[in-house]
Amino acid sequence: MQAKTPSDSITILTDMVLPGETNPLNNLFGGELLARMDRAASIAARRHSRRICVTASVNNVAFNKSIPLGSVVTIEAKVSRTFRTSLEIFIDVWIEDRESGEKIKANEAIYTFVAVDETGRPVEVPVIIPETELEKSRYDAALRRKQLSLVLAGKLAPSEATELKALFI
Ligand SMILES: CC(=O)SCCNC(=O)CCNC(=O)[C@H](O)C(C)(C)COP(=O)(O)OP(=O)(O)OC[C@H]1O[C@@H](n2cnc3c(N)ncnc32)[C@H](O)[C@@H]1OP(=O)(O)O
Repeated sequence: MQAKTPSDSITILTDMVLPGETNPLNNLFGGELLARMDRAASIAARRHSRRICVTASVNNVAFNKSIPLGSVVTIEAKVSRTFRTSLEIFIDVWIEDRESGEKIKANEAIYTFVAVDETGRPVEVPVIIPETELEKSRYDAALRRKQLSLVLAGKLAPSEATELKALFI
């Protein structure tokens, strides 16, 4: 399988926040943002693997900034690292200042997808080669995040999480 770069999977969704998508403070409902990010990440995973990809875990979501009604929201998803059958997707969320058009970072998230065949069985994905400094640093930290996710899911014994142990030794 031919290696790919993060820019091969880049997926950008731009949309507006409508009244039916807000909480009582008139900010974008968290679950709505999660769904939009899942959609963008799913497309990025598919662009990298050219396979059906299912969400395996949501590793991190930081709701750092509320997103008011009427905001123009841009979600950018890119594959940050691949393993054998799983892919880590990094998602950055921006809102646009109405008057200046300036992009303000609102949130970020990290999802893990698994490529599967038509029967739902995991299949191998192409390797990824990070290019920019940011892509390289996200790539380098991804194994640590994968191990943490597997430990929290009860799929990896903490004693086997070598990358996590290395942080404390
Ligand atoms: C787009 C959508 O919303 S899809 C709907 C929501 N998602 C789903 O319905 C998925 C339901 N879950 C599943 O189908 C399965 O649990 C799968 C396909 C995710 C994993 O299947 P498993 O039988 O656990 O397969 P297996 O143990 O071989 O793991 C496959 C890969 O997933 C990784 N993985 C599994 N669980 C996790 C987790 N919680 N966190 C990180 N990685 C995980 C494994 O480490 C492995 O990665 P690797 O091959 O790259 O090393």
